[in-house]
Amino acid sequence: MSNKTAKLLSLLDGQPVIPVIKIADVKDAVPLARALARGGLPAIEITLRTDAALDSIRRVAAEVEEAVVGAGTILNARQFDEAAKAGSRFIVSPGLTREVIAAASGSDVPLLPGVITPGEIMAAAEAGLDFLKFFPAEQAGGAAFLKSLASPFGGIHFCPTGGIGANNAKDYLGLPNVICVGGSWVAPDEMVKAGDWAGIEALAREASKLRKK
Ligand SMILES: O=C(O)C(=O)C[C@H](O)[C@H](O)COP(=O)(O)O
Repeated sequence: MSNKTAKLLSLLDGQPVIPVIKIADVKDAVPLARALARGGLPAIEITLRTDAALDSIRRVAAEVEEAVVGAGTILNARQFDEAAKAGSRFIVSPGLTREVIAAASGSDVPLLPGVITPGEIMAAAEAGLDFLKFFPAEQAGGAAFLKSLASPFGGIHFCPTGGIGANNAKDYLGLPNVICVGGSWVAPDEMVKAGDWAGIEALAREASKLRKK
């Protein structure tokens, strides 16, 4: 295992589900991160899909001591650097490019890059990356596909994300090459918009019980 993977795993601290969050209004960032942490999911991924994302990361990093804030949907080196400067403790990308790999290798902030195919996994391994996001998990072949990657790629572990919910998370968490899953189901847009923090805390609490066997 690489040093950066060890660092990322220690940040995630056995958490089975990483909430993937989209924040439209920066004022929601702190109460949302607090609700998820109260529910047992302190490590969260705020996606750079909205204008409020970087400010949200800054706020959570500064104000929510109990949270471990990461950035998601990082598509290039500029976004990697901005997200790292904003205080992201880890960086998630839907894919794997030379540019993002280079940005990560010049930074202390660990990268969780997205892959699907054996060739992409081999390219990641060549870059020293051994903990990878499997995205989009359900659409690309699901737990059966991921299971079949375990034999040829014994040293590689995954965080599948995409189409995963309370109903199927266990299918993934039961696999030997899966460490955690990612998903937006614990912080649905409508509950965030409605400020339903108690509801989100309850969803997080359920998800946090999905411990790996
Ligand atoms: O853009 C990224 O970097 C991502 O992380 C993609 C997200 O992981 C998925 O969009 C979450 O998938 P759902 O749980 O199906 O909503």
